[in-house]
Amino acid sequence: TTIYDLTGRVHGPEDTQDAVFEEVRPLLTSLLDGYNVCIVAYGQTGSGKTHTMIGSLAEEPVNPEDAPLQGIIPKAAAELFRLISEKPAESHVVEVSVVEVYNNEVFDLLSRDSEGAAVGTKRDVITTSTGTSEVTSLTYEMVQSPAEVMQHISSVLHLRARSSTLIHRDSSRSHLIVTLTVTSKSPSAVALGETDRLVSPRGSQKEWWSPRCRRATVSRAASPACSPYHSPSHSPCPSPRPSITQAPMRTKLQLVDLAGSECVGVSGVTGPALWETSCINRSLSALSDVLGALAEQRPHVPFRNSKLTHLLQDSIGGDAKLLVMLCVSPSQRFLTETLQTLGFGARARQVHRPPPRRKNAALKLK
Ligand SMILES: Nc1ncnc2c1ncn2[C@@H]1O[C@H](COP(=O)(O)OP(=O)(O)OP(=O)(O)O)[C@@H](O)[C@H]1O
Repeated sequence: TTIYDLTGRVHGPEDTQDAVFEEVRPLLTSLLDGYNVCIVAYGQTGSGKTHTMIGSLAEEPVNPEDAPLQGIIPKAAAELFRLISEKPAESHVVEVSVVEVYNNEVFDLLSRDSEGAAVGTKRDVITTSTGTSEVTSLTYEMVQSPAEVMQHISSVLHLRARSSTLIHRDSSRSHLIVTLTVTSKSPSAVALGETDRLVSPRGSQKEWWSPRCRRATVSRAASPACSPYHSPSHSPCPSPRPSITQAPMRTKLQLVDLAGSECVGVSGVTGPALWETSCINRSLSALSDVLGALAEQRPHVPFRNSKLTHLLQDSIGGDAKLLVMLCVSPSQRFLTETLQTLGFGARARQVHRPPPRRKNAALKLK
């Protein structure tokens, strides 16, 4: 595998997973600084996207000695928790969600049936009133270590659609999107021991993971009139001394392992696999069309032409920091596919995106 990223750096087959991860490491700092980040692996089938994003030990427990074989997702999770460990205790909450886009349908891979078994459940992608895209009723699991992140991912990877083609014996037939959502309290809120319920962009309320915080939240919820969300004029409670704190800030890291682009004649697929391939190719063309429209600054960008582009709308068309990894084969046999992949990268590079915008935690009078 040779990897080109959009900064123009190239990694050859001899480069280690650690060397590739060095491209990504600064983005984890950006994530905690308040930026949304999206990392996408694109390339023909069998070119090394899953190897790059997940690594060779995707379905094994994570041990430190496996680190050289790990891909971007386990390394990013480890780096994220390392950075968080340098912050004040209890200042950050991390949640993971895992989504698969298969045959232009979105599946929530972390959803469980009544017996607790992982089942991929079909979900919708919607555009919210604020114009952002969102998967409805998506399962988010709170995680407290990189090992927990990988346990969640590993436990559902078997659900991901795979089949054998002439090019790749174990080819992924779906796009996989792992999202790590980080919610952080301002230092002043941590110092005050603030225990506000987190209002997620999905509109549902969440609590801090810490048992101490959760107990405090529950006890406050038991006397709702004291809630800061109630107008003080209606509160029968003695008002606490007002102070200014910052609302929690939410940023997300999207890690995307796309299904491989492929020529039907070369991969030799037939029957139902032909439909899968056609869905993969159509969604990748839709992605390319979106990049084309953004590059030409057209007034209409066809995000809704496929579930994949609708789902990635905020990261591709918005203000996230976006890193595209292009995986290509070093073999001459795949020259046409390699040129196609580089063409995709060139298109992505032409996109005029607004400068990544830092999310500022809103000031709130308490
Ligand atoms: N840089 C690399 N070093 C060692 N092995 C690699 C490398 N890149 C890919 N491979 C191996 O090549 C095979 C195909 O890689 P991988 O599954 O990552 O391809 P892919 O692009 O995800 O394919 P598909 O789109 O069909 O799912 C795997 O066995 C993988 O371990």
